[in-house]
Amino acid sequence: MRSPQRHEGHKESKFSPRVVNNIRKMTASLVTAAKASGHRRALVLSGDWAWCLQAAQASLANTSLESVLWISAQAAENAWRMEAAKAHRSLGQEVDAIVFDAYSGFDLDAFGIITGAIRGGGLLLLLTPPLAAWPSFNDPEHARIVTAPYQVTEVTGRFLERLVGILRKAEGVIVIEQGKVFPSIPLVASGTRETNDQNLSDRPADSACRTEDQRRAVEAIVKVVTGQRRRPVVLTSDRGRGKSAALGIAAARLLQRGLKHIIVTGPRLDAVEPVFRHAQRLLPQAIASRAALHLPEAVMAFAPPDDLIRTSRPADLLLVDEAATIPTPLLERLLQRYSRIAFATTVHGYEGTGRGFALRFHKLLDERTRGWKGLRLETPIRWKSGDPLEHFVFRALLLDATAVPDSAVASVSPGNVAVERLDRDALVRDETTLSELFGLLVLAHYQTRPYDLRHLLDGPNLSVYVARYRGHVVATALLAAEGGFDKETARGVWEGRIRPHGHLLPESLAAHLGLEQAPRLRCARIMRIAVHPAVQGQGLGTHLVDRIIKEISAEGWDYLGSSFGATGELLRFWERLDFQSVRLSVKRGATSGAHSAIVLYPLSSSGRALVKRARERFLVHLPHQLADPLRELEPHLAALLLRRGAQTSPLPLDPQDWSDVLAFAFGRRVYEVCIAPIWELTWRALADPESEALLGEAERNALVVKVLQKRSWQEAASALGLSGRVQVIEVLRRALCSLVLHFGNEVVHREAERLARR
Ligand SMILES: CC(=O)SCCNC(=O)CCNC(=O)[C@H](O)C(C)(C)COP(=O)(O)OP(=O)(O)OC[C@H]1O[C@@H](n2cnc3c(N)ncnc32)[C@H](O)[C@@H]1OP(=O)(O)O
Ligand SMILES: Nc1ncnc2c1ncn2[C@@H]1O[C@H](COP(=O)(O)OP(=O)(O)OP(=O)(O)O)[C@@H](O)[C@H]1O
Repeated sequence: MRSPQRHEGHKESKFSPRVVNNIRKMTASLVTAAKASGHRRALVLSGDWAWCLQAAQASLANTSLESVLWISAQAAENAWRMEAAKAHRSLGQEVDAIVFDAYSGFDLDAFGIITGAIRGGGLLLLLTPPLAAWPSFNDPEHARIVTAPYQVTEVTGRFLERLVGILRKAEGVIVIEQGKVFPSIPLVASGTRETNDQNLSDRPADSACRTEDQRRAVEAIVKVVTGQRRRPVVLTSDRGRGKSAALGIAAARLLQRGLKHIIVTGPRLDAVEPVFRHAQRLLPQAIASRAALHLPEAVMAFAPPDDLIRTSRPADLLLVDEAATIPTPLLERLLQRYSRIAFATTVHGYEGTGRGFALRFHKLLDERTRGWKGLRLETPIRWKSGDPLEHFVFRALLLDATAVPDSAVASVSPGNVAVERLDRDALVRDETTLSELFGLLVLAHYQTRPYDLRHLLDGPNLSVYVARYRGHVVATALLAAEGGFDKETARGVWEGRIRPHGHLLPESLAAHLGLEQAPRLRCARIMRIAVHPAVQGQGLGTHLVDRIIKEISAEGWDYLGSSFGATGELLRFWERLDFQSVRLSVKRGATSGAHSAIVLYPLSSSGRALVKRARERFLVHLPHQLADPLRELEPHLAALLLRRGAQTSPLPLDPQDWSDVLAFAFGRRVYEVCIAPIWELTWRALADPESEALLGEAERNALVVKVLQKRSWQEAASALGLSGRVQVIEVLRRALCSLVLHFGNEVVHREAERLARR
């Protein structure tokens, strides 16, 4: 006799009472197992939409799961529902079950965030199209991935194919497919209770804490206040390890000891709710208001990070939760402003994956504070160790992707790496390469998100390049095809009527630099480039770009380009590769705090004309922008952007102009009456790379901030770290004397000598 769970498919597809019954039994068994072990379980319901909906409803009826959140555009009636795009709002919340509806789109970022909100003992229900057909399903997410001229149907299903493979084999994940043999209902493993109990017996000495990790974290935060100033602590962990609670427990402890004023900051008030909840748990006498806890003589209050920068709010301790979601420049300013800070941040788990962030943030801490302390919390609290759902999500979204260890790349050089364009059908089957590659992107770009994994596997306009050493990925670049529009569309883009999704460079060149031709030409954009951190600065990035140029030069592209948050190192990197800077955004990016730059490299004669024109237009605007919207631009960046090549022809300064410059340089006249020729000389001289050797950093910066950016004497002095106008004038005079000697002719030199003698 067949077991009741193993019926023939065609009977199951009809959604008979027996199917309902089986699904209920399966759910009950999974929930019992989850509760016994303190883990979460996943149930995949795979079929047509109507079947999935009925199956999910059957599964959830009569369970002990109370809070059930549907991530779906079309959930069951009366369900608690959230659209995937808003999943980040769930940070700080917890649920018993999530129904994740892949028919509404498999949004990887949302999946990563939301699965971390399910408590131990809880359940993930994943509703999917029939698994065999899922990779070719027209997923609503394709609309985000596709760019013209491709159609959504051209977005490949490699990521989903990989996901299905992982789902089928994942431990703790049960798949029920419409019309297929019903899987056997797993027995609840004996002994799971022991795991639970064993964890309980490990409870730390501090009864407010749940794990020894958490106790240490609380102790470290308390020490931030009681120990030396400027010794921040940084708590890192994966989701649900009790970081936010640790902040709250420590706050309560400190308020109990008489600390007066604690500020809590984070991306949003609701995201830091657990901090307040855990503080209040230990301070029953405290009165809670919307964004604060009040004690008779003390307060713990929330403030958004930008508020803390704008207004000066004193605090005895600043607690920063979800630090990876706060722009680094803001964090930097918080570090300057507050001398006692504890940061907490998630390493894996959602948008802005934390490892790249950690690398950058640690560098910043090293520069700013000598004695900062890092603490990692390993033991999960929201669920028990060894949770199969966490394991599945890590694997599916490559949240634990790791670049190859430093030791494996020690002897890498441009001469011993092999550069190749990857066949993405092979890549999706090669987990080692995929993980090394994605791990590198996560390390190098802290905004790398799970979505990027799907994009790089399925984007029809993308190519993936790697440099390998002994088979390992040591550098990678992602190339996106852009432009190639017809005349009509190009005009629409130029007029700002059409904004084609994913055509960043042509659009920017047309809309910002007024180059109508740009959207017509074919552009390859280096969307991401990353070299293994252990071997950066050794020529690998240069080699990789060189090889890409060689490889694509016969493919009919007009130009290659890139857009990135401008830093001196990156501008120099592209300049050394002969890329021309053609744009700098007038506003800074919210997350990076940097102005974004565009650099271009021509690959055809039309491309050459475009790049030349773009550079000319950029240089027409740059002097005016520097004196207006780019007045605050860091002087070393301004100097790099206006560098154009050796000054071959004589400077357009007549004898009267030189005489004005000399008059100021030798203290005969004030700056204000010699401005025009000083500006002309500065603009021309800084264009010549030779000026780098002529001027020290202070002289160059003085020329930029005063002459080009036209800052007031006071602003210039403070930007240069000088005490006032007199000191700025001194440095400017020194700078101009050097320029006069290099760029002036014999007559100018003689006059300078005469003035110097007097
Ligand atoms: C579109 C984008 O993705 S832009 C973002 C680029 N990526 C990143 O910033 C991630 C982290 N950095 C990296 O992965 C790499 O450093 C890259 C890709 C920027 C450069 O590759 P590298 O192999 O380090 O550079 P390479 O050795 O070929 O060139 C060195 C030159 O670039 C500049 N440079 C840029 N970054 C670095 C760095 N991290 N270390 C040293 N030099 C650097 C220097 O000016 C250097 O010139 P110099 O030798 O005259 O001083
Ligand atoms: N000491 C504690 N006592 C009781 N419950 C706790 C304690 N510490 C943590 N928890 C609970 O464990 C769960 C995870 O804790 P918390 O939210 O602080 O983790 P987290 O590391 O900040 O995770 P995430 O980044 O996912 O928010 C929460 O339900 C929290 O209430």
